[in-house]
Amino acid sequence: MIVPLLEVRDLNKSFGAIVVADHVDLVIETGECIGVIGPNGAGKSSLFGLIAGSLTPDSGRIVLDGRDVTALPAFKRVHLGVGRAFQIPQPFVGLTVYENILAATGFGAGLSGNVARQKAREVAERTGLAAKADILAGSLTLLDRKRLELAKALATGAKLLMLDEIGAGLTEREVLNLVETIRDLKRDHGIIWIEHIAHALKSVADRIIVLHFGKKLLEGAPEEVMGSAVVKEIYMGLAADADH
Ligand SMILES: Nc1ncnc2c1ncn2[C@@H]1O[C@H](COP(=O)(O)OP(=O)(O)OP(=O)(O)O)[C@@H](O)[C@H]1O
Repeated sequence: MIVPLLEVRDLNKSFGAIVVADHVDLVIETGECIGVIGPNGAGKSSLFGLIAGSLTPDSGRIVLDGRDVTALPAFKRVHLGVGRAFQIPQPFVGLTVYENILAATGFGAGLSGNVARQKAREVAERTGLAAKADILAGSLTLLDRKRLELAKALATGAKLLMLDEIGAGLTEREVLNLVETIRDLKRDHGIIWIEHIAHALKSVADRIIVLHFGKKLLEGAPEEVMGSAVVKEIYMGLAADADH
């Protein structure tokens, strides 16, 4: 039997009357990228929090590589391969790119010495940061800060990469540039990606899920989902609201 990288089963979470996860099911295999879309407040970040362990579900299960991690704290999930790239990069600005990556190898993957240094160099190479390894993280461009977010997640030994609007704030050309790296990382990782830049998501995602009020309304091939009546209704409804 093939064990999926991530299985989310019947996940539920509310903050008082606000439902952020409503019977959510999700399966991700290594080599797959799942896009997550939905209007503001749909529960996208909450879903990430639940998978990463910064939020506790009311009910449901999260299974990583066949192991039930629902009750595990976030840092233990990092050790088991959950890596998260945040929307607003927050590197140690006074450390170099290499030092930032090296710190993540120690924290997440528990590496030290030459093994850690080798891993940090490999990660810098894979994320396009090798030539900038000795630059202070505080002086990086936004694109390179996003790359460093990816690098830190990889350095922790992530098998599952959770990307939270990693394209936000980048120019068109920079987004295309980053998409190439994400596509390469998909080969040997599972990726779940919250993104508002539709063409970026479409070019990498194998499936897209639509969240609305914490409920998974739709899941399917990118073209199919983006062109669906459900998506048009949700977003056009919002646009109409915004006009008033
Ligand atoms: N800790 C919390 N306590 C109370 N309400 C919360 C908490 N976290 C999130 N919420 C509420 O839950 C809802 C879903 O929030 P969430 O951030 O998951 O949505 P989102 O789809 O990521 O939205 P956005 O696209 O704006 O980031 C929102 O109404 C938000 O205000």
